[in-house]
Amino acid sequence: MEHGVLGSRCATGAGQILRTKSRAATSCGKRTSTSVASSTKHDVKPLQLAANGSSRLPNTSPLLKKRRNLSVRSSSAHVVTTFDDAKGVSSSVAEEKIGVLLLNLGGPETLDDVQPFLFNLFADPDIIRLPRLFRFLQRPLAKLISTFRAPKSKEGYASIGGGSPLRKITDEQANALKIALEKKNLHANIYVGMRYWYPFTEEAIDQIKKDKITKLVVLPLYPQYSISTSGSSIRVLQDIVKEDSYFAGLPISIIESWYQRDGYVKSMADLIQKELSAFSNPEEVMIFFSAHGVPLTYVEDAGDPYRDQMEDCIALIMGELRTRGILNSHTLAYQSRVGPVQWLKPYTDEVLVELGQKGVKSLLAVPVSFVSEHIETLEEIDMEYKELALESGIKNWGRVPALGCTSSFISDLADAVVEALPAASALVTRKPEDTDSDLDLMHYLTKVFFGSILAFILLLSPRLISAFRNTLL
Ligand SMILES: C=CC1=C(C)c2cc3[nH]c(cc4nc(cc5[nH]c(cc1n2)c(C)c5CCC(=O)O)C(CCC(=O)O)=C4C)c(C)c3C=C
Ligand SMILES: [Fe+2]
Repeated sequence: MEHGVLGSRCATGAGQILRTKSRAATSCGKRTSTSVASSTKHDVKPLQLAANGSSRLPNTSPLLKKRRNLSVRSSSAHVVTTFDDAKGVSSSVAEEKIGVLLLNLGGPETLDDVQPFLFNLFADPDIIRLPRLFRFLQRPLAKLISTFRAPKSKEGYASIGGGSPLRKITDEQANALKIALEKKNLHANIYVGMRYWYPFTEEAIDQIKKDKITKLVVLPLYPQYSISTSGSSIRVLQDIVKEDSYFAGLPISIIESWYQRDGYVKSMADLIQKELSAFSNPEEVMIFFSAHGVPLTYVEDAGDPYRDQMEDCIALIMGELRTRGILNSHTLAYQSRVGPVQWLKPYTDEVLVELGQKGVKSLLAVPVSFVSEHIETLEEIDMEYKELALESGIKNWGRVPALGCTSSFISDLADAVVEALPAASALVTRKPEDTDSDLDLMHYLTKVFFGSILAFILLLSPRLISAFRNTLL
């Protein structure tokens, strides 16, 4: 299933690479979560990674001078307390109450949810990046695009059972993480905050406050950082921290990306190794990593580290496979693009056709940008790409499942949380600065010019609207 987007100016960020060891196992279970309306406001730079893989902003960073950002106060001592459940009932004498906030994208649970879900997605200024002057068009544009996009999206969700499995899987991962943390003697409340659908991040935040959590680890469930995913979710959190005195004083540690952790890399290698063995000639199979794309401007103009992290991630997984004597060829391509702008290349659908033409006969598809099954694995890869691959001459097709609640993976996430805790620091907001002031005047005027044309095309011309609609579908 393809996506629609318009590219423009973005925040930037990158982080230091950290490697840690994976440990023991756990299993999935059940938990409940809550809901609330969403809101978005400002652009903020992503946080830098601290040496332990959690993120903090050194208040000396020159990047901070350009935008409203967060700086870090010293953290309080790490005291572990026991909790019985997500309602925050403490069974400890100590005051420390640890919370872990899992950030995820969210997905429509029914077909009626699809259009409002898409509206929330396209109303995100990290998804459709309009020049500041045209921000007032964000919501009308989101309404327009979500309305046009909804029928096709609904078809996709209908084909995977009428809704997204994301909430259920994320809840299972949350419960599995709680159990894994308990095995490591860390008792914590786990919260799920979705960016575009229930339970929204804002409600998780509300609950964290009600539960009087005293230290929070934030873990986006995206292995690699992108402005459009972890960046957007963290920005929502930053906006809340800025407005709320409780959160402004709460020690928080944000794990921005974790694809580089040994536990993740080894868990992915395990899944690939297992699926390879299902082929009759495993050594002849090409390993086909398919990552979710982002518009090229994110990476090239806005400094999104997503492509670099993705390539690094693939190199680490392949390195791990090589140490196991698995020497298969591999390739990386990007899926789920849409609209008139260029996305990261090569495109999955084009590469599949090329590989078929080149005579590749066996392919193992590996979704690598997300850790749950979702519409793009269940519909786009399993249905659309499989069909395309077979039509293109590929005879043997396999697909690696998403990590889900794989025990080694969840255990490693638990390690990441434990390691991030000591870095938790109160976040302090700085006064916003005008980020456009350093833009070259011509660059700005060009944006205004093209923005006006875009606004005209989208809002005034019925014929072009219908052409636009055809592109989205
Ligand atoms: C790392 C993962 C993802 C990136 C990067 C990403 C960027 C991105 N996505 C869109 C547009 C859409 N995304 C949609 C759904 C969706 N996207 C991801 C992951 C990433 N997106 C997930 C996990 C999901 C949820 C799937 C589910 O099961 O519900 C959709 C809706 C589905 C559809 O109509 O295709 C859209 C639209 C953009 C524009 C973008 C980067 C700018
Ligand atoms: Fe997406």
